Amino acid sequence: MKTAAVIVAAGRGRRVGGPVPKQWRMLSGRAVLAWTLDALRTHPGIDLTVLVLSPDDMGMAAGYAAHEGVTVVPGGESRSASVRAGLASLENRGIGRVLIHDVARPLVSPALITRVIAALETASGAAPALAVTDALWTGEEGRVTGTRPRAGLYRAQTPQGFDFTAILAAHRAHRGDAADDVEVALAAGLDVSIVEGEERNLKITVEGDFARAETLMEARLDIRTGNGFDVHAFEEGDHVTLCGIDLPHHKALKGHSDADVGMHAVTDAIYGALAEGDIGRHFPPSQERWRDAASEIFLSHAVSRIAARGFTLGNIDLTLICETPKITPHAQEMRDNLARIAGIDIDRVSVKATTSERLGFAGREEGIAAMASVTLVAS
Ligand SMILES: Nc1ccn([C@@H]2O[C@H](COP(=O)(O)OP(=O)(O)OP(=O)(O)O)[C@@H](O)[C@H]2O)c(=O)n1
Ligand SMILES: C[C@](O)(CO)[C@H](O)COP(=O)(O)O
Repeated sequence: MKTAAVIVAAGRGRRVGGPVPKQWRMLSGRAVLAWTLDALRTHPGIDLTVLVLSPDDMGMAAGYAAHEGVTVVPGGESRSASVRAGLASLENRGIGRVLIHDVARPLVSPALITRVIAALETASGAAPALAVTDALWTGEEGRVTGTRPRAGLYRAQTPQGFDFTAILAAHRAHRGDAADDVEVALAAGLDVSIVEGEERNLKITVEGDFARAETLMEARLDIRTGNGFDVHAFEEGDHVTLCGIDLPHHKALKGHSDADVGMHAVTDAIYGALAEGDIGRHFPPSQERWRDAASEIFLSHAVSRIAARGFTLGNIDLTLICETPKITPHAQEMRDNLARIAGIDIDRVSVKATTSERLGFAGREEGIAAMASVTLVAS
């Protein structure tokens, strides 16, 4: 069953004010929208992401729509209208569950998304919230006019998750506006579970929230680097596979899998940054099922571990060390392929090559070596 995310980002941020709507403003070096989109689209439990933008902002969509699995649709005049537009775009696409999230909550964690998805196993709706812990008053003109019991009250957050068909029908049947999708779901008689929310999953609503979000973002600044190194010897053959690209050559690379030395180095760099061992631990050469396997399987697994551990991939830098074949004419194709598998923009992927000045095994054309570095950033 496929799970989709709808990120509503068509609001104007009137309470924050200023000339630029809050989702386009910078937060710790990136647009708020970029943080939120990455948090949802890279989560391993989410297959498709719909970004709902104001019709006025559709011109800014290109860079975001370029991510695999992301589509951009125009929203409406209210939050509910934007949600309806996002849901409608997912109709007839085999979606079983949907998570609806405010763009204004860029600090949503992978663990919170996982909790919402897990709760949907047993309920048609699930949403994060925090119990109200402060005393509650009513007030008028600066004076307290009364108190209210706090027991049983919650502060609602997003992402709010639902059975797709049920929430689409509920939104279509709903009359008038609603604060959130849980309100729409309850009006339609759906059962909604409360999952534990997070203080850090704040909604940027007023100007002061930018400073709070920035402090939280920086407190979480966890940057990891990893390196990977691999060597494969030549044997008789007519091509080599490097970064998933087959290059005609008068020799082949010897290995248990497809011997893609470049992809192996990148894969090991990711495992290294996560301190999760190496490619041999995850895909032992002693296991027959990996014989002649395409190394894309290994890299895809390492990439899935990045999001599962709460990180995003910042960049890949790969150096291939060989006299032949010549790499530069194929480097662009290799970058494209690595970017596709890693789910990142091509300008974050570098593939370069060097010879070893005819010294050593690479210089004698006995094999190819590869070294890679990656950076992972906590998301
Ligand atoms: N027509 C609208 C209105 C709101 N939203 C989205 O719904 C969420 C609601 O959060 P809120 O803080 O209310 O955002 P804004 O509507 O942008 O803010 P304000 O109410 O201050 O104008 C935001 O992600 C916002 O972009 C939307 O997609 N379409
Ligand atoms: C959906 C929501 O984030 C739940 O807290 C919130 O209701 C949406 O924003 P608004 O401030 O109520 O417009």
